[in-house]
Amino acid sequence: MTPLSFNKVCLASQSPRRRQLLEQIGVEFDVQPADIDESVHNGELPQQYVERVTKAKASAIWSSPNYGRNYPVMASDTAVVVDQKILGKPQTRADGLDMLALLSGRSHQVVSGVGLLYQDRFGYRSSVTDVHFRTLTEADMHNYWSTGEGLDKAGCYGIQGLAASFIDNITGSFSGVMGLPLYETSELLTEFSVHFWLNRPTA
Ligand SMILES: Cc1cn([C@H]2C[C@H](O)[C@@H](COP(=O)(O)OP(=O)(O)OP(=O)(O)O)O2)c(=O)[nH]c1=O
Repeated sequence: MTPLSFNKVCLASQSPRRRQLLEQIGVEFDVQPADIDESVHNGELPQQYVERVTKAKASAIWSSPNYGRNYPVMASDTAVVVDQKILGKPQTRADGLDMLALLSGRSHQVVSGVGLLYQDRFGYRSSVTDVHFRTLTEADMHNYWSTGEGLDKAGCYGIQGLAASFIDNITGSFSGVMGLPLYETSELLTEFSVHFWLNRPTA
């Protein structure tokens, strides 16, 4: 029988940012990272890509023999988008420096999706945020790359870290840029009757 409500989720992610953000809104969770192919399909639009990858991460854990399937799986994906081009994580130094040069002195979009999967029910929300970088000098880009902060992050930067000094404006969701859009996540959790700070039954 399907339980009416849940006290926790399984976070299908290896990202320390997503753990931190989920803790921020008082969600109980355990973690099982999903290892899936994140390559972009031909002709795929950023929003389609983020939704497909989010769902693939959640499905990989739900169908894994190690998963007990007693509560929903949560997954998320974040893409940095410049002129419809999707930037993933930098593979090399040259790659990282190219990404920073692309972002310099202009706005780009960050698309972040979050999904919840329980049995055959998949719920999904996403946020799109405009982020504006001031013009970066060659020194800015080289120095930033050398800090290592951009290495494991889409678009080669972290808004929650040193790169905050490059960003003069955002319109949208800070938590979405950082990796998990918390407003949309709250909506999904409520829809799936997962208890967290906002909807925990009163004592
Ligand atoms: C743009 C941006 C991205 N990021 C991070 C969030 C994500 O961890 C990462 C985007 O890559 P993702 O592939 O979305 O996530 P991931 O591989 O790190 O983790 P998962 O196991 O859930 O797939 O970039 C920041 O931390 N700050 C930022 O400002």
